[in-house]
Amino acid sequence: MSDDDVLLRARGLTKTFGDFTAVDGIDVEVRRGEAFGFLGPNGAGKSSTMRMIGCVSPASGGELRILGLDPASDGPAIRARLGVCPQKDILDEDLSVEDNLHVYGRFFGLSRSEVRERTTALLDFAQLTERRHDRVEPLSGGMKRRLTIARSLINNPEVLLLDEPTTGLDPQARHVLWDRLFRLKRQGVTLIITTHYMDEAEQLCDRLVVMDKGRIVAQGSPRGLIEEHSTREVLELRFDPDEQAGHLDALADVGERVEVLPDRVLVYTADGDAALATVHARGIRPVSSLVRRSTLEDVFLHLTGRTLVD
Ligand SMILES: Nc1ncnc2c1ncn2[C@@H]1O[C@H](COP(=O)(O)OP(=O)(O)OP(=O)(O)O)[C@@H](O)[C@H]1O
Repeated sequence: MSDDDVLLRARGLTKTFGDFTAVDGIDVEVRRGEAFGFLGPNGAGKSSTMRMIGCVSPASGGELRILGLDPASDGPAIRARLGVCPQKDILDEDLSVEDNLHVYGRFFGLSRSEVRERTTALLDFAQLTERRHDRVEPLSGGMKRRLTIARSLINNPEVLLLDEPTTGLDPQARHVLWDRLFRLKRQGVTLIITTHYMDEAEQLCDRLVVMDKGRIVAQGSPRGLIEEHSTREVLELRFDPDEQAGHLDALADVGERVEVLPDRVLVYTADGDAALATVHARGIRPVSSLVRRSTLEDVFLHLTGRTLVD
């Protein structure tokens, strides 16, 4: 990859808080125009990484270059070309929808006419044109999130940082938001996203790193990671809680691998239906069974022995 294609390069990037290491020497490369994800559970170090990329928190060690610039010396120049959408909406709830955009535009030093032009375009992008004169406070969670994203785009950034963009949203609001993010990507904006939702990482990201306890445990495309670290299908079996342990020996060789969770047994296999037939042939009767495709959740479980969401 040529240097022109690399939007962000981190080598041995580290963040410590006193004796505690939140980000432990990670190597990452983000290409221009892609949607790049940091997937990991709470506490993995995703937000700490994002704050270093957003030039709001200095790195404790390692190297970081964004748009070819060094955050330690070129923070304001980088920030002028970034959009930052934080985990929590920090909107002015007493102002109208459009005034939230106006205030932010003026803060970025845009002229009055630039602010008006950007506001019209961003209200349309966020599907909030009809609500432009309404106060923010009574808007739905999904609308507030879209307004926060619109606001972070006021300076027409080349890169948008999104920290857990859909946490707390219902499924429909999440899909509307994903659709807006796809649109931005088509317009050439590079997206850097943290998430602990495996479906979000799979839907949105071209490539991602899986983080755990400050380290990168795997990286690649969603499909590539699943192919490398899991099987094509998974058979999920649920038993009466008292009976699960008694079936584990008989299930051990049904698939390529078995993972045991407190409330279910996961059998990893290329053919879930064939595995289920074997289970039945052995006289094992689960309370319920489900055959599904492997996901990034299975990748995380395989690599760390834990689930993404507690
Ligand atoms: N300012 C701070 N001082 C001390 N410890 C911190 C600070 N910020 C984060 N940490 C710790 O660093 C670790 C990583 O936190 P971080 O917020 O980066 O994780 P995360 O993957 O983004 O999780 P979440 O989704 O919960 O924010 C956590 O154990 C957290 O408690």
